[in-house]
Amino acid sequence: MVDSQNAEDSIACFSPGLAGIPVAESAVSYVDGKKGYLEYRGIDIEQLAEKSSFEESSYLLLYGELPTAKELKAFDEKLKHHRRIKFRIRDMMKCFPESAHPMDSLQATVAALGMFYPFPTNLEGELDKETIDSVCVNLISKMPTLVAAHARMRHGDDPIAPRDDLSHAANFYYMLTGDEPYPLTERILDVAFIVHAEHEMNASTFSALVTASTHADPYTSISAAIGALSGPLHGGANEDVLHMLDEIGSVDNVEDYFNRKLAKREKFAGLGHRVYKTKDPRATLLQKLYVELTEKVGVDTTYEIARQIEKLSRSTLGAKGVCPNVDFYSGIVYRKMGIPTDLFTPIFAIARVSGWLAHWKEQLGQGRIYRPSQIYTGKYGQSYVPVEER
Ligand SMILES: CC(=O)SCCNC(=O)CCNC(=O)[C@H](O)C(C)(C)COP(=O)(O)OP(=O)(O)OC[C@H]1O[C@@H](n2cnc3c(N)ncnc32)[C@H](O)[C@@H]1OP(=O)(O)O
Ligand SMILES: O=C([O-])CC(=O)C(=O)O
Repeated sequence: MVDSQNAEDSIACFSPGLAGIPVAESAVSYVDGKKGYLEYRGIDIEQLAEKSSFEESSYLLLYGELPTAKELKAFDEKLKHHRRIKFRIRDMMKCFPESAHPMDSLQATVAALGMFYPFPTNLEGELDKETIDSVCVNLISKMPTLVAAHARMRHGDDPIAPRDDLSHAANFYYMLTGDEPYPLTERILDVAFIVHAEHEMNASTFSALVTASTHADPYTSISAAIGALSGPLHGGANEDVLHMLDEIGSVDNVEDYFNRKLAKREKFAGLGHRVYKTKDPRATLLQKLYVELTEKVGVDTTYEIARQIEKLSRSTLGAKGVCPNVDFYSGIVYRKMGIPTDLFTPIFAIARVSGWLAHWKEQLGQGRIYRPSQIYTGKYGQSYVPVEER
């Protein structure tokens, strides 16, 4: 029986990729895609990049206001206290194939964390603040440790234990390399974390919220978000940008490569965005960080190739609003710090977990289960045919 009224309602609202369809009310962040402007809790991302730290910006996202000095100290201490991971999680990682992508490892280990920190799944009643806070702190604290431990163990190196005298950014760099970063490296990594921390209703945040709307536990929800972030149309694009720049190899090859790809109507990694129709403000900030990082040594070929692509895209794709997004310049910054290409998206996840959790907290106890509709395009009323008659 066809419910034609139902089908018509669905058709009236159908928007491929949910483009332009609001799926939640949220006060976490605001994007003006025409102006290329982004705010976390009403504060411009440029100000946060210049003046804040990842720890402080995470507090802002989670609690809605900038912390007082006392609140920030307490939050920072909690983050430092929870950096260690269980030895069983480390042992589990040792069993992953050496070739495993670090995003797959991260997704699996975050899901596994949920087994060690059970969370009430019946969310009908009030959840106490401490339970919610401890989940947020645990995940933000442990994600860098999970990424660094896997990155080392896949090469047969021992993981490096976290240090509680280092900032979130410096400690991650230390656990990855065994060295404390120079102050400029620490600052640049910190700013990269800040600008990646949140971006309203993107695909990974939506995945987290869809999963959480079933009252699945937050570790499962964040694991779902990590899976969505890994795709090359989303966070995975930062890795693909570097593959593209490496493939081009020299500034002389850019024009030919660009025109060939354009003629085939292929997409360029790191360009285009559902919301921004101008250059993503985070791309501008990351580009500045790269220039700052290379001030003494000068920019390298990879950056020159990227700039040339940006220039060519302006005259060919600019009218469509296809411009550099956050993923276009981030990898160039990380490579300059000596970070392997397949860790670029995990670094995005280390930062974005604060935004995912801010949305998870906001939705707790108020969201309905996400259950959209579909437009059925199949057959109706078919008779079953026994196998011998087919
Ligand atoms: C953190 C992030 O997730 S930022 C985004 C990271 N992703 C990437 O960099 C991957 C490359 N970019 C893309 O694939 C897309 O721009 C997305 C996925 C980001 C956005 O997709 P949508 O909003 O669905 O845009 P859609 O794919 O419909 O593109 C609209 C038009 O711009 C063109 N376009 C979009 N992105 C690109 C690109 N990277 N290169 C060339 N053309 C592009 C499309 O071909 C399309 O043109 P048409 O109207 O002539 O057919
Ligand atoms: O908003 C989006 O669709 C993607 C994005 O830029 C992000 O998640 O940072």
